[in-house]
Amino acid sequence: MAFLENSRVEILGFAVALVAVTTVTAYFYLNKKKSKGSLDPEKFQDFKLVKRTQLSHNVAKFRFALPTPTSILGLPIGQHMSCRGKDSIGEEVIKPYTPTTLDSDVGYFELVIKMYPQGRMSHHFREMRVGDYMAVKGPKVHFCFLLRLIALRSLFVASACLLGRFKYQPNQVKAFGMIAGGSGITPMFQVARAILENPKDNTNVHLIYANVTFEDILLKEELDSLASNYPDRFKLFYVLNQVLFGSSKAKEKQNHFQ
Ligand SMILES: Cc1cc2nc3c(=O)[nH]c(=O)nc-3n(C[C@H](O)[C@H](O)[C@H](O)COP(=O)(O)OP(=O)(O)OC[C@H]3O[C@@H](n4cnc5c(N)ncnc54)[C@H](O)[C@@H]3O)c2cc1C
Repeated sequence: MAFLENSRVEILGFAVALVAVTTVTAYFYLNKKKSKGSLDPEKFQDFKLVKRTQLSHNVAKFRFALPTPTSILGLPIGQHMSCRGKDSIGEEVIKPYTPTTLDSDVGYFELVIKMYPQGRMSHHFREMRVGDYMAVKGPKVHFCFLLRLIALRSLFVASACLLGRFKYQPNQVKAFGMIAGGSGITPMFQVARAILENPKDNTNVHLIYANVTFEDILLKEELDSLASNYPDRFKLFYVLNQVLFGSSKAKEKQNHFQ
């Protein structure tokens, strides 16, 4: 009896280990096969900064060139990548970022970055000048999530997540409700753009975007232009903590906002 119990435990252990190995191997295989783009999920690659546009006192848009003018980034929609830089004391720092561009934007990708005064990676971005290179890899692997799913022996769900936590499929649902705060807008913006700019997708998008002040709103022009280009499919609501504005320029914008 004890022998049978032991054998059962061993077989179960072996099965769980097999599922784990198969899933992780499949992840890398599928990821490699899928990524015909310019990113490598395992190896950092350098991309040249070709344009830097200051959007506000602490926000800038960074445009990086891809290897050729016809290259695509190849990052699945809604996923993010790891950027590597140096903080103010020269130590390596790696942080996740979601580009605001899609694979329909060929030859380059863009990041909209909010730079915090004491932020480590913020320092790197603040110091970056046109012509500098940034090390990037991706898509970022969600190992903990994957392993947690494997631990739950939910192979089906784990497989669905092999390519990331979120996978965009046109017409999967009638409408998406999105809530974003601050720089958390970047993945939402990317997904909203992909949905709205796809003529075969009828999905509606409702986005609530919260910020502290008016001046903190990222990608406002781009969001407003999506709202005016797709009035029937895209509903956009801004929410602010403080309705007081510092500069006269901001006051001007506030009047427009009201
Ligand atoms: C999936 C994902 C996608 C993302 N995409 C984007 C994006 O597209 N754009 C974007 O801007 N961000 C994005 N982020 C956030 C980004 O990853 C970083 O968290 C952000 O850039 C801050 O990193 P940091 O190293 O500059 O700040 P950190 O060093 O982590 O500091 C964070 C905060 O702590 C404060 N702080 C740090 N050190 C000190 C100190 N010594 N004393 C007091 N305060 C301190 C900083 O001022 C800042 O407010 C994303 C995050 C995730 C998870």
